[in-house]
Amino acid sequence: MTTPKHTIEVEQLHKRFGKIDAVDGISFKVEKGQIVGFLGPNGAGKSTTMRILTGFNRATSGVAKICGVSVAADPHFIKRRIGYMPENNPLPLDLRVREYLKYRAKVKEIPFGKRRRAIEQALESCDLTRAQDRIIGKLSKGFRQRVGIADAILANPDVIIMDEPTIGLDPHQVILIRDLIASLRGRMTVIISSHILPEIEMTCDQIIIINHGKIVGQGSPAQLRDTFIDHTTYEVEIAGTTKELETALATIASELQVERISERGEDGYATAEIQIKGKRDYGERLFKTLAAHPHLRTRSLRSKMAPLEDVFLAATRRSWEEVDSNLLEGPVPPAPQQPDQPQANQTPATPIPNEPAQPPSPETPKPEPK
Ligand SMILES: Nc1ncnc2c1ncn2[C@@H]1O[C@H](COP(=O)(O)OP(=O)(O)OP(=O)(O)O)[C@@H](O)[C@H]1O
Repeated sequence: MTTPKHTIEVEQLHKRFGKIDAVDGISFKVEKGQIVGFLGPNGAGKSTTMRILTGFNRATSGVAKICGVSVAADPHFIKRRIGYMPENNPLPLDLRVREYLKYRAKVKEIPFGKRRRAIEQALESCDLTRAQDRIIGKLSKGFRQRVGIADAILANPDVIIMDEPTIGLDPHQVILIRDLIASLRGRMTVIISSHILPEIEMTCDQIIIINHGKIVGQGSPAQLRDTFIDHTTYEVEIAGTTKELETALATIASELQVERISERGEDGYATAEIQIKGKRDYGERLFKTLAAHPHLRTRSLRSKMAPLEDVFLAATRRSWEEVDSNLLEGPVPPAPQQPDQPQANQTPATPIPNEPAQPPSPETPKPEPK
């Protein structure tokens, strides 16, 4: 079967829990090989959407397709095409890495003759070969995340879905996981849900922002900035008084404002942020004016991109009441860890597609002979 251009197609997806529209008519498409960031405040509907994509929850209405096939219509097919790493990545702590992947290869129905090769490749891709005989419970969190990713890519799926893959990791581990995810670009379509915005920006080709179950922004980081950021910012390192700086700016355009300015250092320089509404570029004029000024000394000038955080906040603006109630009450707990409906062709060992397995004890594999 050939893979269509869009490996993920979501059309008017809706999921209702009682009175809550957790997902409220979202539509999007993702091209093969792209890495997509899925962003939204707590309770926005990210996990619910991911669960529907993996076949774990059924949509109330609408269609989700993976590789052109409806998730609801053919969950068994979907199970083979998706690798899922859920939030907190639950793993059997008493197993060794290789034992676990062997067990998972069986659950994923990788043909017996291909399992060894698939495990070797997953171990290699996730730089786990040297840790293959280690007990998972004794690994660092970063290594455990790598085991989760190795599991997700084991069956060479078309789509990988990861919920908060770098949460709780130290900066070194974050870089390793980021590089690992980036290495999947072009090979697999990856959806990452995360609250770590710089992370998403560095890794993703496309970002989808949802709020209250609806898509409120979608595109590349540059496209999102273009849509949600209505001002241009420059950062200048300057020695001289704020008054002189303001007077110089007024000769260029009256709306150019000193948005903030740091304390002056011992060398007399301060860092000032200069802002103007709109997208017109004043960089060259600023540079010429400040460089020519008799009482101001300028040692650097650069245009400053708005952080993704500003885009996120603009797209998902919520009232204090909403934020407060989330803090006080917390979101409604997620669905119990079982599918909405039993799905066809599923054995008790495979309750959801590529689910994070806690292997039931009778199936717990024996250590591999060395
Ligand atoms: N099983 C459930 N029963 C009732 N309500 C649910 C259930 N699962 C999710 N919800 C509600 O649906 C909404 C969306 O939840 P969801 O977990 O998808 O959000 P999220 O964007 O993943 O949030 P977070 O970032 O906090 O994980 C929330 O209001 C949540 O309380």
